[in-house]
Amino acid sequence: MKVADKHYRTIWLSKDGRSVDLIDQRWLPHELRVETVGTVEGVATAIRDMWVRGAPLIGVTAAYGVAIRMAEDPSDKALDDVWETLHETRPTAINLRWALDAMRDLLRKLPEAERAAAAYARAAEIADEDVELNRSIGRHGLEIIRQIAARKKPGEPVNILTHCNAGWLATVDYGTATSPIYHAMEEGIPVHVYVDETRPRNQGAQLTAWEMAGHGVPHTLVVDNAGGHLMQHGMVDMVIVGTDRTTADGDVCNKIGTYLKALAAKDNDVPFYVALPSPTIDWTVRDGVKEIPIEERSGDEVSLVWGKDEAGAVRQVRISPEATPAGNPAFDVTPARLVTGLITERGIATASADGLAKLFPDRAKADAA
Ligand SMILES: CSC[C@@H](O)[C@@H](O)C(=O)COP(=O)(O)O
Repeated sequence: MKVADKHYRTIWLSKDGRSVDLIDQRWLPHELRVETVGTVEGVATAIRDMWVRGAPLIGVTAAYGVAIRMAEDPSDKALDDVWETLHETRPTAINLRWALDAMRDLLRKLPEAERAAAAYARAAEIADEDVELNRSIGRHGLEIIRQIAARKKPGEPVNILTHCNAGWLATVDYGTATSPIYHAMEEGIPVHVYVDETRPRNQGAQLTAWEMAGHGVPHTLVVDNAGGHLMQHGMVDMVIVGTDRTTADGDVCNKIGTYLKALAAKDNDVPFYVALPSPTIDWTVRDGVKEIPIEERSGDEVSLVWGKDEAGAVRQVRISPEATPAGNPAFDVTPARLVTGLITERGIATASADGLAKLFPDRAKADAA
């Protein structure tokens, strides 16, 4: 998407043809910093410490990490080691394993001399594919927004609530949950987005709000606890969120707090949609609550918050007593029964084994095996 009239993706190959350049999201919305990363350790740090984040972008970054390693050492051992090193950086988003498997499956079959070039080509392809998947998600999601808009008075906006950041910063471009919103804007449908701040790391306040402002989307930042109230008062027409892993039965794992939004949506008859590219479906698991590993992050993310002070310096401050321990489960699971529909690149599926298998008959069988 554009930042001050210049088009950016979140990640791209550096000029040296070996490293990657990526937007270091820890500094947004205050500073747009681009870092060049040229080692596997650097890629692992960028994913673990959330310079990059969001399930699809984590996958693409890991794919480039494999390519960087292959340029140094294209052996089978190096391939297995880089798979392990990167796989353990973030446990919940399945796109990470999907991308690592895609790279390893391709490279294993090739002679060592061909692996580096093939790895960079495949990583670039995965990045381009992500952009196309998100465009398609946007086209299918637009249809839902159109239907809601048709029931509104002329000029009245469709009010959409979103949680965390499933925007272009979480992907290579466009985003998943935000793609239908951008498509609606392009078509001239008035929209307004309620942006959950998304404690503890504030991806909503820092990233989604920055994206919305940058693209001129009318939006309002709200605290995470406001969603239920807004829905009770008819102020939300639909919820769209992203996901880090969706099971073959349609359970949806996403940023902590998503489940509570889905409960409030159900109680208030507000449609609750999840936007996802197919690499986010884990066909090997069915019960999300029991089977999806939930990342537990440092309690410091809860006790300390980042912000910009009056002098313009970006810094961290403590908001709780030094002696108080903090727990920090980073994701939760929304059971399929609370999900109105899954917006995928192939269309909208009901959140169920049947719904997903109908849209992805090829993947449902092959990947579950
Ligand atoms: C299209 S991104 C979908 C999800 O990855 C997103 O909603 C999310 O929860 C991101 O979590 P994060 O911890 O910031 O990586």
